Amino acid sequence: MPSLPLISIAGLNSDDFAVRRQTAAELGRACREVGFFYATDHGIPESVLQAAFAGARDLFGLSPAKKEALSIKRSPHNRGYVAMADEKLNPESGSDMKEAFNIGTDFPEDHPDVVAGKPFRGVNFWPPIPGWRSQALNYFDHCLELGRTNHRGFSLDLGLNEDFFSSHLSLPIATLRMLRYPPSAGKIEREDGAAGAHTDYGNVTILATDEVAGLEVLNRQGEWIQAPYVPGAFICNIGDCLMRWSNDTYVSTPHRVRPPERERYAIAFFLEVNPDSIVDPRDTVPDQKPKYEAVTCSDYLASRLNATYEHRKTS
Ligand SMILES: O=C(O)CCC(=O)C(=O)O
Ligand SMILES: [Fe+2]
Repeated sequence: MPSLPLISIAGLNSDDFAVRRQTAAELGRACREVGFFYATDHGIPESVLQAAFAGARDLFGLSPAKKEALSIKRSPHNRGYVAMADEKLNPESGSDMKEAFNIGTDFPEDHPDVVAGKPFRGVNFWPPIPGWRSQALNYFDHCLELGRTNHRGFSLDLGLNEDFFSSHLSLPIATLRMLRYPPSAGKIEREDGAAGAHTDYGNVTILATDEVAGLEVLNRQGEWIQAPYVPGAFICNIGDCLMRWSNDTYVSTPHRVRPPERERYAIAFFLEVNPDSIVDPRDTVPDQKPKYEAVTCSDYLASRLNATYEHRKTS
């Protein structure tokens, strides 16, 4: 049995307010005490998820030259292919043995925000695989919907209007990130060699993994516990932006990925809010002394990404 809480998300969509409030209270407890939970009854069809994993396998199976042509180094907007060892989620620990591919909220080239060069408002890069784009975007849209549902739970639990976050989630910064970790081949030099210990940057992350073990979460006793694959469930966790916004009411919890025994795939969906949204604890917990200054979501995320990637350091 997993030692992280399991929350049946369907309750947040109930017509009965008492059921929504009860589910939100369970969700809130997980976010305050653990920062991680398994989401079940989430409404994302297994076929949509499996199509996304098939897409990830096809993408990472492309030649190095084809993947390099989609490199994130060509995108100021955090989209595209991240090659093996190009990211250090924990810069003190070393490079992550993984490759990744980021897809952001999809904009056409002539969208006013794209034309204006607004941060995080860029075009996506697409691999030359027929049907790939529509399957990836289908999964993206389902994750966004689940993320919005989670936020209705957060608002209810925090004692806010149930729609508090809705206006901040109309066209949010969001990143669907496919991940491939190569097998460790028996020699593990660093326990966090596949992904360095880190907290996520945004509001909430919705993670799907395959059956290969790897993800570990730091519990309140300071022990690394496994977050195993649970069929039909997503692993959700609170990111630093929502921790800050809620004045540390919710916690973003460190996690890492051990070099897996076999090749491992995971797909993370990182949900922030609209780039111009003001993240201010005075709005979520007005009766508390604020621990953080107000900041826009976009400025906050840029500062966090700049610390993680070499290629963003000079820009
Ligand atoms: O691969 C995983 O299980 C987790 C990846 C992760 O934590 C991340 O990319 O932020
Ligand atoms: Fe993470």
